[in-house]
Formats: sequence, structure tokens, C-alpha cells
Amino acid sequence: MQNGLRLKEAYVLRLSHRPSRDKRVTTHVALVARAFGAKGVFIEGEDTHLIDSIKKATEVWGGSSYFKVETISDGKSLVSQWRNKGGITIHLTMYGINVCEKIKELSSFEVPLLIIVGSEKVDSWYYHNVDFNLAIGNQPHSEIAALAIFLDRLYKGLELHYIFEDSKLRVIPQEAGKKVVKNG
Ligand SMILES: C[S@@+](CC[C@H](N)C(=O)[O-])C[C@H]1O[C@@H](n2cnc3c(N)ncnc32)[C@H](O)[C@@H]1O
Repeated sequence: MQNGLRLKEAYVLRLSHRPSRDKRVTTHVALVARAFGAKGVFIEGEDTHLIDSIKKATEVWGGSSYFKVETISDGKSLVSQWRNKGGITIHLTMYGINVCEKIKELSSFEVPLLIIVGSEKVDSWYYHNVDFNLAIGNQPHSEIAALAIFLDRLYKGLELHYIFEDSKLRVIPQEAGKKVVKNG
């Protein structure tokens, strides 16, 4: 992987995307997934505009060669297939077990992880058919925050040093102001 960092293979499943209401939040779920080291995002629902805008971001800022973005019609089938193939499924929910208690066990898995976040009320099926129901604290907050903290715990902060080598633009960090250069 980029700049020698090899992160554990993780994908995100965003449940029940409603184009009329969730466009911004689902976009942020996808951007967080990409920026914090996940390999792709599956979005349950239809929204070609959303897919195009996420793909545009990966073309400019990197990841288009490997970051997968696709819509799916049924999250439950994806979860079942994932588990049948030996992958691990993790549902982020305020009702689950605190992430701190499980992160060591999760870090030991060598198989692809599927991290599931909801939007509206999550169907009870998920609570009984995933490998882990994990809480980022037991207070209600946001799928964006939950995903960011989970990925940061999983990758122990290494994802913040990740360089997207196929990006068109690159930020040169500044104490003040903004500097962006073209790559290549
Ligand atoms: C705005 S919440 C709505 C949750 C909904 N009320 C329910 O009962 O399923 C949307 C998503 O954020 C995530 N989330 C919110 N708070 C969380 C927490 N404390 N820990 C883990 N995930 C959380 C979950 O994935 C949840 O499905």
C-alpha cells in the first residue's frame, strides 16, 4: 500500500441510504471510509449522483485505483455472503459492547472486515446476524463519528500518515495558509 503502509482490509456498509435526506451524511461516511484507510464502501439504496461525486473525490485526492464504491439493494445479503466467505462483520451501534473491550480481538483477524453503520432505525436482524455489535460509547451520536473513531482505533492512528500515490493533487502542510500542488 501507499508509503509502505499496509492496513488491515476493511470495507464499510452504509444501510438505508435515502437520496432525499442522507446525501450529505452518506457522502461523509464514504469520505471518512476512504481517508481513514478503508478499501471501499457499499451503499444500500440507489443514488448515481452520490456515486459519481465520491468517484470524483477519489480521482482528485487519490484512491480511484483501489477504493471501491457501489450501491447494493440488500444489506442483509451482503452481510450473509461476507460471513459465508469467512469475513467478519461489525455493526456499530450505541447498544453494543464498548469498542475498547473488543479492539484487540478484532485487530488479530486476518480476514476482510465489513463495518456496518445505519441511518434511520436499523432492522433488528443486524443485531442478531453480525459477528460483533460494537459501541463507540453507549450514547447516541453519529455514523460519521462512529466510523472515524472505529477506523482510528483499528489502525492505531497509522491511517493519518497514509499517502494516496495516485492523487492528482497533494496538500503541502502549512503552519498558516493553504498550499496544494499537482502530482507528477
Ligand atoms: C443517527 S444514528 C441512528 C440510530 C437509530 N436511532 C437506531 O436506533 O438504530 C445512525 C447510526 O450512527 C451510528 N451510531 C450512533 N451512535 C453510535 C454509538 N454510540 N456507537 C456506535 N455507533 C453509533 C450507528 O451505526 C447508527 O445506526
